[in-house]
Amino acid sequence: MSTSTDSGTDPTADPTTDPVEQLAAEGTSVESGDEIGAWATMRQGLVHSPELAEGFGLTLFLALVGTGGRVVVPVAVQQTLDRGINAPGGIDYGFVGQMALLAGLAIVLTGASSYLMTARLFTSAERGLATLRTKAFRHVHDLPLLTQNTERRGALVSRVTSDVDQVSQFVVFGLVFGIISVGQVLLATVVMLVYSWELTLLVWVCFAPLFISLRYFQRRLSLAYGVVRRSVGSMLSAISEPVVGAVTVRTYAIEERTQQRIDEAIRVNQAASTRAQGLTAFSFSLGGVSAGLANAGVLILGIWLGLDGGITSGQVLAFAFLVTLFVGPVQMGTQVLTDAQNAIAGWRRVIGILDTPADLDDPGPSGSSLSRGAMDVTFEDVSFGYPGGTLVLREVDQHLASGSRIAVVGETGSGKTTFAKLLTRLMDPTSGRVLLDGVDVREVEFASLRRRVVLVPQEGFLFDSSLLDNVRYGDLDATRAQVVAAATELGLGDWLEGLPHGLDTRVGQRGESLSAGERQLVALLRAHLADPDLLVLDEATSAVDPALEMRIGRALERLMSGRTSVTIAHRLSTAEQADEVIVFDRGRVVQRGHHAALVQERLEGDEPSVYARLHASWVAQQAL
Ligand SMILES: Nc1ncnc2c1ncn2[C@@H]1O[C@H](COP(=O)(O)OP(=O)(O)OP(=O)(O)O)[C@@H](O)[C@H]1O
Repeated sequence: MSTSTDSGTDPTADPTTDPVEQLAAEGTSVESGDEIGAWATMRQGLVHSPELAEGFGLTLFLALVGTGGRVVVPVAVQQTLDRGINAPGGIDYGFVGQMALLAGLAIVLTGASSYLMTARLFTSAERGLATLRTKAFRHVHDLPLLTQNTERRGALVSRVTSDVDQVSQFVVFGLVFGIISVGQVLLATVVMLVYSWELTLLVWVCFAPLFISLRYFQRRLSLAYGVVRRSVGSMLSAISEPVVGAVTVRTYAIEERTQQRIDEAIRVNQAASTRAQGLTAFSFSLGGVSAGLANAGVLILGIWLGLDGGITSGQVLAFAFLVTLFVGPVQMGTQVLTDAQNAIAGWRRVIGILDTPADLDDPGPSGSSLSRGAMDVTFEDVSFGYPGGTLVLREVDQHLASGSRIAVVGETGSGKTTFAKLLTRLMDPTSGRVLLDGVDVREVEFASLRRRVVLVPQEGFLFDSSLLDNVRYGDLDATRAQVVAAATELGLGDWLEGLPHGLDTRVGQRGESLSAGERQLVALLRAHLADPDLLVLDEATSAVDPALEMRIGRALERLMSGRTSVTIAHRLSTAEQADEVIVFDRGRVVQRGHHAALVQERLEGDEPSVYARLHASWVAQQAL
């Protein structure tokens, strides 16, 4: 696991520490990839996006042709000068013409191959990165549910979007430039050596400090851009959270506080970027100084060598061209290095997502399939603790008979939702087993499990689409007529007809165009269409008008018939109607039985039982 990143911590929390430093040292539940070296990152990146390497041989060949073409021009200039214009018998127009043609051809060839190479790199980069993005996005869905709860959404989104964009920019522009630059520098050096080893040595000496310090810059830039990428994640988190929670922000008038957090996240990002770019600027300036020295040195030493006749004027002129070919890429190389570090930092974060193991293994088609019919459930000595925390469920040993209606009650935080999540295999127990019809739930194929077991959460998520589409998530193959029939079976036919556009009513983002009670009806309808054998309901506590509440009650009644149902009961009237009630207290099952018996149970010293207390406070609340 990693040591840094976009975790759920507020980077602005401790004013005494530098937020940028803080960001560099934060912990997360998703792999940061920080421990992977630059080359290993690129190798892994290629494994995840094989398209990037497809046809690379031809692309490299085109790059070499393009680079070779550039060196032809200075050589043609030197030849024109020394053997054409300064020819012993006067100007040799034929030779000058040939050289001009050669230079022209070289320019056209260079242009054509550069174009083809860039087009090929563009295509393969975009294909490869689309694959990477798709893989990363798919994997986000497989991440541990617990992780998804704690990892800030904005930061996760930034890994799949802006981090991949950074990689894309580098692969398309940086890599092209990098390939051309390396080839150009090597070839320029070879040709320079042919002309004059003294001048070549001078150029290399001028650039030596830059070359030597490149490794140092590369390391510093790598760290600096790692922090930049994480600050982008934090910034997106800070911005997206209040957008999602806009109503809370407005209701509590905390715009000012929210804005401060966003401003702070932007400031941290700005500070991190400025720090990183300061390094780039420094290395860039060093490149400029080296280039200036090399240019001046070549001219002075070239002319001095020329006085002795050791070098011709054509060669000095060609050398000046060649130094330009040498200087440009080396100076820009620092920019490429910067892009590379930024991209590698982004690449690591995307790979970090892919390297975070999925929490639940789907046994796939080789796993067991659950047969139809009301389901029998057994919890065998089940304990569960969230990562880094203590056990929140302890030694739960329960059998739920098929077809029974079970209500689960307990105080807030007693473990009811955790029990429901284990029952539906949204998480696996820390110890013990959950059996459905006698089969360990870990051995059941996901497809079969999700068909047979349905959880209706308190606030079902609705997608910004029509009501029909949302209901169909229960059964994607259901026809319109089947949806209408399901609604009628649940007694919701007239409610549907009363909606402005019936099943075609748009529900808005997260279903915000519907009332809370209506959203619950959609969730129930969705569950009914799914037709599960085990129905797990987290009963909503939101107050709805009495007519709607009765409607929901009737729909629930029909929904539960003929199947095993487990309801996390917040209204104890639900517990009164259940076949059996299971009472949780601080992670343990402390009572079980029918409502009437449980209310009567007394503890030692004639204290009321947990259920009796819960019931008494509920009755008192109803009387208010
Ligand atoms: N994602 C999580 N990470 C860490 N701890 C958690 C997480 N979810 C729940 N817990 C802890 O586990 C315990 C049991 O929580 P659970 O949600 O199961 O209680 P509950 O009985 O359903 O409560 P409520 O009635 O308020 O929904 C609580 O102490 C809670 O703080």
